[in-house]
Order: sequence, then C-alpha cells, then structure tokens
Amino acid sequence: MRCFDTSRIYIKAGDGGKGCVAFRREKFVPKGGPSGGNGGDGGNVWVVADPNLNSLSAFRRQVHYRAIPGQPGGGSNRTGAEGTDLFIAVPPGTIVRDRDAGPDEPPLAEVVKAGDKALLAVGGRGGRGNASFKSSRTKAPQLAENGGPGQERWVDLELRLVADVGIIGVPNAGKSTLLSVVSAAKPKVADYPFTTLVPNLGVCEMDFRTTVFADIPGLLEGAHAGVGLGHEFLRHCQRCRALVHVLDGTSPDPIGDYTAIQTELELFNPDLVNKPQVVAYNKVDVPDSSDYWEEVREYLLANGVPADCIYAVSAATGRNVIDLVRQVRKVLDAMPEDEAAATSGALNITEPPRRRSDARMDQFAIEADLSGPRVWTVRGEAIERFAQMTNWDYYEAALRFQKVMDVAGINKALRAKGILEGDTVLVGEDIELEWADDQSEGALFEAWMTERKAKGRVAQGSARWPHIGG
Ligand SMILES: Nc1nc2c(ncn2[C@@H]2O[C@H](COP(=O)(O)OP(=O)(O)OP(=O)(O)O)[C@@H](O)[C@H]2O)c(=O)[nH]1
Ligand SMILES: [Mg+2]
Repeated sequence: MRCFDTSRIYIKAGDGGKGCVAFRREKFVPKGGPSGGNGGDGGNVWVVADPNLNSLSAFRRQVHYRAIPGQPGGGSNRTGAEGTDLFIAVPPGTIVRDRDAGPDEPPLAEVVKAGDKALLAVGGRGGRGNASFKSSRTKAPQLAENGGPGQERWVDLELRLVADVGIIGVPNAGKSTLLSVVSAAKPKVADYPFTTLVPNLGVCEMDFRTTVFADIPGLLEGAHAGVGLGHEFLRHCQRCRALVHVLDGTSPDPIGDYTAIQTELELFNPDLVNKPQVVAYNKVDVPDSSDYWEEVREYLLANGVPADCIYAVSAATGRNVIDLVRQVRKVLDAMPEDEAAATSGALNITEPPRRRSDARMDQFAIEADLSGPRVWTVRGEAIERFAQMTNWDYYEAALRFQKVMDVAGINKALRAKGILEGDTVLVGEDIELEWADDQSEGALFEAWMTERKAKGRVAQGSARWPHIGG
C-alpha cells in the first residue's frame, strides 16, 4: 500500500458570458430603451474529498479539468445562464498546491474529512449588457462587455495519509511488526533501525469497526529539529487522533527511550504529547524483557498514563495485541467528533482568496522592446482584465477603453517614454493595439470603422485594432 501519491493537473474555471446589446422593440414605442442582458458567471472549480477514493491514480488518466462557462446575455434583459461548477473528487487527505508556489508558501487547500471541499479556481464574471450602461447622459448605450476570464492554473495534488492511530517509538522497537499483526499490511520488518522510511498504512477490521493505523518511521533524538526525516514524521503524527507508543522491552533503557520520544513530540508541538496515547511494552516473548517491565509500568503510572493504557505485548507472537487494539478503539470512541476533526491537522482552508478586485487601473508597468518593430507592453492586473472584458465590436466600448487609458495615466506615460505613431501597444498578452497621435473622437471612430470593415468583426482575444490610444 502506497501512502504518498502525487499528480499534476490543469484546472480552468469557466469564462463569463458576453453581455448583450439590444433595444426594446414594442408596438407604439418607437425608441425603446436598452435591454441587453448580462452574461452569466462562469463555473468554479472545486476539490471535494470522496471517501470512496484512496489514491490519485485517476489523475494519471485525465489531466485537464474545465468548468462550464457562462452563457451570453440576451435581449429583453435576459441574463445568460450561469456556468456549472466542476467538483473534482479526490481522496480524503489530499493537499493542493499551486505548481508555481514557492516551497514555503502554504498550500491552496487541504481536504481531510469526507465531504470537505475547497475552491481552487474562480469563474469569470459575466460581461455587462448594454442595459447596465444606461445613464442619464447615455440613454442608448451601444456597448457591452465580454465576460471575465475564468481562473486557470496548474496544481499539484499530494495525498497524505490520514490515519486514526500513529504507531510511534524508537527505531527497531517493533512498530512495523505490530502494524503487520493488527492489519493486512505487509511492511518491511528487519532487525536493524530505520527499516521503515515512509509511513505504512494498515487498515484494522475488528469488532465490525475499521481503524486505520500508520507505522511512523523510527523517531530519534533531534527529530523535532529536522534530524533525519524528523519533521516529516512528526507532521504525520499531528494528523493522527491517537498514538500507540511502542517500547522495546529488550532495550537497555526503555524509560530513556520513552522520555526521548516524548521530548521530541513536545518540542515539535506541545499538542502532540496531549494526544491520547496507549503504551505497548513490546517483545515480552523474549525472556530478559521482563527485567524492566515493573519499573517502566511504575514510571508510566507516575507520569499520568492511565493503567488501562499500558500493555505488555508481543507483536511477534500476538500476545495481548487484541486487547491493545480494543483499548485503542475505546480511546478513539471516547473522543468527541469535533476534537477528532480539530486534531486531524486540517488547515480549514475552504476558499483561496477571490480574484483581487482592489487592483487599480493606475497600477501598471510599461516594458518597451524597440529592437525590432517597436512594441510597448502595458502590464497591470486591472487594466489587463479591463482590456479582456472590452468587447471591441462596439465603438462605445473602444471609446470607454481609451478614456480609461487616459484617466489611468497610461497614455501619458507612453508619451513620456517616447512612443511614436504606428507603434504597437500590447495590453497584457492578448490585446494588441496601434498607437495614433491623433486622439480625437473623430479619428478614433474612423479607425474603428476601418478595422470593422476590414475584419467584418474583430476576433476576440486577439483584437487587432489600429489607432487606439494617444
Ligand atoms: N522477539 C521479538 N522480536 C520482535 C517483536 N517485535 C518486533 N521484533 C523484531 O524487532 C526487529 C525490529 O522490528 P520492526 O518491526 O522492523 O521495528 P520498527 O520499530 O518498525 O523499526 P524501524 O522501522 O527501523 O524504526 C525485527 O527483527 C523484529 O522481528 C516481538 O514482539 N518479539
Ligand atoms: Mg519499521
């Protein structure tokens, strides 16, 4: 059974639908008002934890996931239908990270319990129809917006084990042996320390109850400081609801082993020592293991471990193991559900930040490439989105765009940097314009008509449209 599993997938939320330009046509009403409806919002992309899944193998077969876009608005103020959200089912315990995130950035989401869901990509806003542009000055607006683009990103999925019980202890104590006895798991068992390098999961079915055990690789002094794979292992402990602490009865100093592990837990996260713990004094089939048993028991009792949580067992022969597991189950059942969830390590991220809407039009940067054909690139979250949502089919939309370029100070900045008639201006990646020094409305309209006649219609996404700007 593999505990670690990773996959990389592409997700794309639905684009918003286009707004519509329409006017009411009614009998006896010669000049109806604007009635073009807004486009529908695009669908979002979510991940949701599905308890029927236990691996990420499905993501080897399908890599691209897209939510349904919003529909365009219609006449008579009809709003376009909203896109449909896409729910990507993943096994509980899946962590989602942005592919481009730095190593220290927190994950986008983590779904732990069945039904947990998290929003990964937000659908684009529906473009406004011309009815939305009506004002006291503009009674018959001849423009509408394109829908906003749905978020898209590559994300890495990582499956982390979510075990009820973590089996901890010093190297070679018999943790893997115990796991193999309580479950059908077949972890590697060997007579040397650090046999286990990756936690093994085992499902224990007993008394009609299912308990998932994880065999945590041997903890050693300094683990909390990252010695060995310390941090990794301790992080796994955090997600377990209870711990079984295995002591090696044949060790020269079982009490020292016990306190060393407890110290590591406490140093890493004081909550870890407060997790319910059942202690298994192991290897009691070995004759001289009984030397320290009474002493260890006294020590544990004196340190607050309840008597019914201390067992002398032999993982090798199975002695007392059933009683140990029953006690573990009892401890789990005694925990309130809420506490179980609180200690499961969930980050409780349900929604990544929405598309930032506080970006301002006057926050932009200009890059110039004057080596070949002269190209100026304008970058800025707000202006780029505005350009994408401008429907260049409408003259008034183009006019509105030009005004925003003015008000935001972009035209002024371009002029100051020495832009020349005929230079290309890119806004973001997709929108290509041509600079004209004559900025009068007449020149703009003429240029728009010329382009419209040449193209019939301006292709969306690659709007090539001369004489804007200035
Ligand atoms: N006699 C006896 N030997 C045991 C018992 N349990 C485990 N062993 C032996 O102890 C050695 C270590 O067992 P593992 O289960 O690999 O120990 P571990 O704690 O998983 O060790 P690491 O993964 O290296 O941390 C093996 O040789 C086992 O056969 C037991 O109850 N009695
Ligand atoms: Mg092991």
